[in-house]
Amino acid sequence: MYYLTATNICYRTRNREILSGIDFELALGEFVVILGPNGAGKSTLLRTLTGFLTPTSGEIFLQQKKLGSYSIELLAEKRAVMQQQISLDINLSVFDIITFAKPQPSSLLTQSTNNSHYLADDTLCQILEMTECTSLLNRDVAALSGGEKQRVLLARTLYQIWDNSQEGTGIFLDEPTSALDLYFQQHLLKLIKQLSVEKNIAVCAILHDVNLAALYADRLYVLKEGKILIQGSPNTVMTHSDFLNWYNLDGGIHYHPLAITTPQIYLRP
Ligand SMILES: Nc1ncnc2c1ncn2[C@@H]1O[C@H](COP(=O)(O)OP(=O)(O)OP(=O)(O)O)[C@@H](O)[C@H]1O
Repeated sequence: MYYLTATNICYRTRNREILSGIDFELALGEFVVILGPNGAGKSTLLRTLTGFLTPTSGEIFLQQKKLGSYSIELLAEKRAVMQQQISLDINLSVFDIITFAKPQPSSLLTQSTNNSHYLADDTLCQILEMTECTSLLNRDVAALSGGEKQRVLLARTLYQIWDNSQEGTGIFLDEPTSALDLYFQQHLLKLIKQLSVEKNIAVCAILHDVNLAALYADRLYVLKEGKILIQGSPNTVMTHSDFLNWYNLDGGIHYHPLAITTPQIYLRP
């Protein structure tokens, strides 16, 4: 039984069809990546699957219940979303940003003489450590680097649903690694993959790096001009004879030297 199913989703705005006839499924414990060129409709699809946009037609079920019938509070317990274009140029601490989606007991905030210092609960400590955000907790979020902000947003997404994972939860990530250096791209994608398996979380991420997607995802969807062109295992999808054409790429496909069934794209110099 799927955590989320979408059937024949269309989304139209300003007389333009941005999504057409999308069928999508996501299971608990599964890591699914949405791929596709710029403007394909990936963020619109993610916003539709998470209830931020209402499809013009089609149906979405989250744990066998219509997505539109969830209250905001219940939806926030069932799924967390890391959006691409959230602005963090605000006067809040990292603690505030991460814990915002979940009410905190006032005991977590202690006043020192001049400054406020924040005490993290066990869950928060664990998530801060995993995302390597521990040293950032008392920092002003507006002063963080782009990569630090992105790690904080991932920590926030995990924190929102962490304690509910036994009831079945999902995380939806729009380009979660776009500002990260190579170390953190690997570290956080490995972490997400591990959490999907160990905590049985459903994960759906948009990625531009098809090679990273092939290494970590269980299943890929390729979206172009608002339509799903193909879905399946990385091997099925990336070895399709049109895969490079869908991206207009001048390159080829070979296999990863260590993960020998995982296809990787190379670009022609
Ligand atoms: N509110 C809107 N009004 C009009 N057009 C929109 C709106 N939102 C998105 N679009 C258009 O829909 C198309 C899909 O946008 P979307 O952001 O979903 O693409 P994407 O695949 O996530 O792109 P990228 O990889 O560049 O982030 C684009 O052509 C975009 O300009």
